[in-house]
Amino acid sequence: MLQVKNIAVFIGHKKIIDDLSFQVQPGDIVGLVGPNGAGKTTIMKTILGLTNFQGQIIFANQKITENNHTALAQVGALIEHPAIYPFLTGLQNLELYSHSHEDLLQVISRLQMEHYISKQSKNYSLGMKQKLGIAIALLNHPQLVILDEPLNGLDIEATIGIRKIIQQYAEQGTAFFISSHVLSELQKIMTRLILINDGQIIIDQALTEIRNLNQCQYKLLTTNLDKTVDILSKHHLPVQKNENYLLINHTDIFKVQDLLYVHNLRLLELAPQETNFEKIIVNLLEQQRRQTHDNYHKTGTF
Ligand SMILES: Nc1ncnc2c1ncn2[C@@H]1O[C@H](COP(=O)(O)OP(=O)(O)OP(=O)(O)O)[C@@H](O)[C@H]1O
Repeated sequence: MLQVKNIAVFIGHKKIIDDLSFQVQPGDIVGLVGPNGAGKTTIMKTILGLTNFQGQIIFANQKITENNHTALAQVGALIEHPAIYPFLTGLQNLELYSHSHEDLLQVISRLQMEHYISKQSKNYSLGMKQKLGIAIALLNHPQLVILDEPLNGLDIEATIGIRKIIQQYAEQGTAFFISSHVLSELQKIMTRLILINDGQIIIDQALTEIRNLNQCQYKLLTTNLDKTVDILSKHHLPVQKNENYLLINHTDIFKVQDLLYVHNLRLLELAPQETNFEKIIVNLLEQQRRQTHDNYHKTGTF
């Protein structure tokens, strides 16, 4: 659906994006993650034909260039601040972009904006404006929706609502390309993670793959944690005691169950430990910085 091939973006003489390639397929929810200044907004703007770039971007079999945006009729976007006319009502703002009244009403209802949609948008709170921006991006059943920090200013209920809507649209084939620093939220919906730093991709991987690779620990709960720790330690099985549960290696789960049985201890819970994305991302970034540092010392250039 979207193919980004070897793109490079310069601002002045500074290379902001460096030889970046990736693809987005229908129904994908791609999370674009990276430190401040990594180049996330620049990538999104580039896909939307808003920056000059080298390389190739193809969407729905059509090339996107700075001067050819035809294919972008099928793309909804919220980048930086929502493009809202403050003296128009929310509804009037939506009508400027909408091709179908029925679809417009559906988007308003899905985002639960009915009670303020007829008020002038200059009186909207940050979260209300953000929701209006997301509503604009979702109008007209786009094939691809690009959202830059969509959760800015949203309360818990709105965040849950947006999550559900994104999943519903994705199930119907809409692809999402979302940047967010709220990793805990992003990890609940994204199907793929693209991690970037200094304008380069560090990883581009399906979430299931990341989970499988990093799911090396299991959470264990028994009727007597202290006794369990004693027994496992005596049998040289690594165990980590947290406040009210234990962590064991996934390779030991059968041995542990056997030992619990032999020592008459009851198993209350044994489940894979939720992947800690924050830790994974921090580790990957540190690894990349170390490599860059080592290369600098070997070659004298970054
Ligand atoms: N108009 C501009 N002029 C000069 N440099 C710019 C401009 N826009 C972006 N940059 C630079 O490009 C780099 C990438 O910026 P970008 O906004 O894409 O990062 P980001 O990953 O979206 O960051 P954040 O998480 O802080 O929003 C940064 O080093 C920034 O300083």
